[in-house]
Amino acid sequence: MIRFANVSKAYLGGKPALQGLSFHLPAGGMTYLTGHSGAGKSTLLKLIMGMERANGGQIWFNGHEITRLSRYELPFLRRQIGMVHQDYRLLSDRSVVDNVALPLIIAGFHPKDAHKYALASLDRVGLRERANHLPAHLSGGEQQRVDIARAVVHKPQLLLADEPTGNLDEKLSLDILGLFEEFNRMGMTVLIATHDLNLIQHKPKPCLVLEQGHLR
Ligand SMILES: Nc1ncnc2c1ncn2[C@@H]1O[C@H](COP(=O)(O)OP(=O)(O)OP(=O)(O)O)[C@@H](O)[C@H]1O
Repeated sequence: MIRFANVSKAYLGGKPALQGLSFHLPAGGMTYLTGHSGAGKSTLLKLIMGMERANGGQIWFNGHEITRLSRYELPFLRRQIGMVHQDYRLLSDRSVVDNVALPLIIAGFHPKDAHKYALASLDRVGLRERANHLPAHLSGGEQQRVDIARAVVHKPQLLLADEPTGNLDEKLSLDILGLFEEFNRMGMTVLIATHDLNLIQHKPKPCLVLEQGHLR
């Protein structure tokens, strides 16, 4: 599904954040991306989303070279990807269900349909009964589930997560990883960035390890 060929990225005026990365993520797989703070994990995810541009090399998504896409073509790429953040990024003045429906509204869905699909997505993460609450009335673990429901509401082929358990204790973190495993079993390709090696050490999943911008 995703292929990196000799990909490099340097931010303006900085040292290279990623250098010479080559790897393949097969469709339907679940992979962890790990490495110390500053190793380049977020940068790698941003390259896949087209939020940052590589300085060298090629990235393919389902056979399309995304390193060549114009900014007008990027929304088509992003519709096939869901992104989960460490800090949830929920709108505080909108209900949980409105937050989850938002990507569909932006994509042009009728509000009634968007609401229906958002409820179904909340059901999948076990939060349907909290649909009309404000995010602030939910615990951190629940807010993370809302973020996940929003990331999968449009049924993306690829689900990316950047430190999705960074603010949670160990039990909640394992619950959240279980949720990702469920989406993976349903057919989504999943890539999770985490610096927490303890959390994933017993997971029998492939792992990409970044060290100062290089794959180990
Ligand atoms: N927008 C930016 N402008 C300049 N340098 C950046 C920018 N974003 C990241 N960097 C630098 O690129 C390198 C990789 O950062 P990145 O955030 O990808 O690492 P990370 O592994 O995700 O770290 P963390 O776990 O702390 O989020 C670091 O040296 C960082 O300072």
